[in-house]
Amino acid sequence: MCTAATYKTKDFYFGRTLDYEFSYGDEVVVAPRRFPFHFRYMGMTESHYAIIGMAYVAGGCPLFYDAINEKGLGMAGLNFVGNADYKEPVSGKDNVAQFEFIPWILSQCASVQEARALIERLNITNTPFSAELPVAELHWIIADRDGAITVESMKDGIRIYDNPVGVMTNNPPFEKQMFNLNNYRHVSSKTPQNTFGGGLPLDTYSRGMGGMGLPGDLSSQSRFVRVAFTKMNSVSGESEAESVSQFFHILGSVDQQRGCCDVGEKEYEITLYTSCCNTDKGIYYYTTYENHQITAVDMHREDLDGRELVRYPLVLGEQINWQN
Ligand SMILES: C[C@H](CCC(=O)NCCS(=O)(=O)O)[C@H]1CC[C@H]2[C@@H]3[C@H](O)C[C@@H]4C[C@H](O)CC[C@]4(C)[C@H]3C[C@H](O)[C@]12C
Repeated sequence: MCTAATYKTKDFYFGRTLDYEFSYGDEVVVAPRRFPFHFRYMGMTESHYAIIGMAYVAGGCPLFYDAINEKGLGMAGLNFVGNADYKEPVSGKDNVAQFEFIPWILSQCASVQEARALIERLNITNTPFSAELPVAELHWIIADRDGAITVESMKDGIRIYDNPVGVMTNNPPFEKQMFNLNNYRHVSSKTPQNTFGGGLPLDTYSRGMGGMGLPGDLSSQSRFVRVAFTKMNSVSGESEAESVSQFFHILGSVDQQRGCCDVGEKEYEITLYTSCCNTDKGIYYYTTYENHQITAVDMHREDLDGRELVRYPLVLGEQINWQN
């Protein structure tokens, strides 16, 4: 499972957890403005917005999982297994393969509004990247500091939803996730009133009782509720350190520990990495399952007018700061 979230203080932050039982060989990758994107049906883009994100690089091609561009737009793909449906290429539409969708949007859109306009003309195709890397069944969140949308390509076509909570997980489809939040109207960060009835003198014997009823399990519907509640009630200072710290705490509410989600054959889904991008400053922060120290890559420290990908393999293994 995976979870994505947005957060605004002075700057705008966008990130996700990537939960799975194995890593493809993830790297933080910067695609500078003149890195050529060769789209299967849409030709080649020679000059575009610079992008930084998490990707698996196959044959020199960055296959992004989540990324932001230099204009402050962010986008992430999360599993949508059994519901995602991609099509054959058709004439009269912009045919973009599923694995190209992130660079297609981030290379040319500066805002959610511009992305929405492009998606109106879009047909996401079922073209695999290669025989070894078949099509991934995903849906996407696209966000800037003014709002977010969710994009789902299903049997009946592409759906674009306003995403007023700025979070996303996996199944069921977004409409159902949003409807399900109605069931949690009563949860609160405040101490609850005693409305039980009958004049029973019920006690608030613990702090945090306003949140009772929030689901604690790792299913995608439960994580959606939990991360939405955490994000909507989040309070932090506005500095970079305070904002980034708070962002990791928001996604910490849906962290997956090894052992709790058994996917069979002694394999467990875990939070392989958590990312937090400052979309205003072009910085990609991340932690990994084995490394809780925050690592950062700043796209503006690279030559953004270059033609070559810049690749940073993830820093793995705990970095313990000994005090004696
Ligand atoms: C496995 C990842 C999603 C994690 C997730 O959502 N887990 C939830 C599990 S569950 O179902 O809800 O149980 C997805 C997110 C982005 C995906 C990758 C990107 O789409 C880029 C390429 C696309 C290629 O078609 C396949 C390899 C790949 C490199 C993908 C591998 C894999 O499907 C990734 C890494």
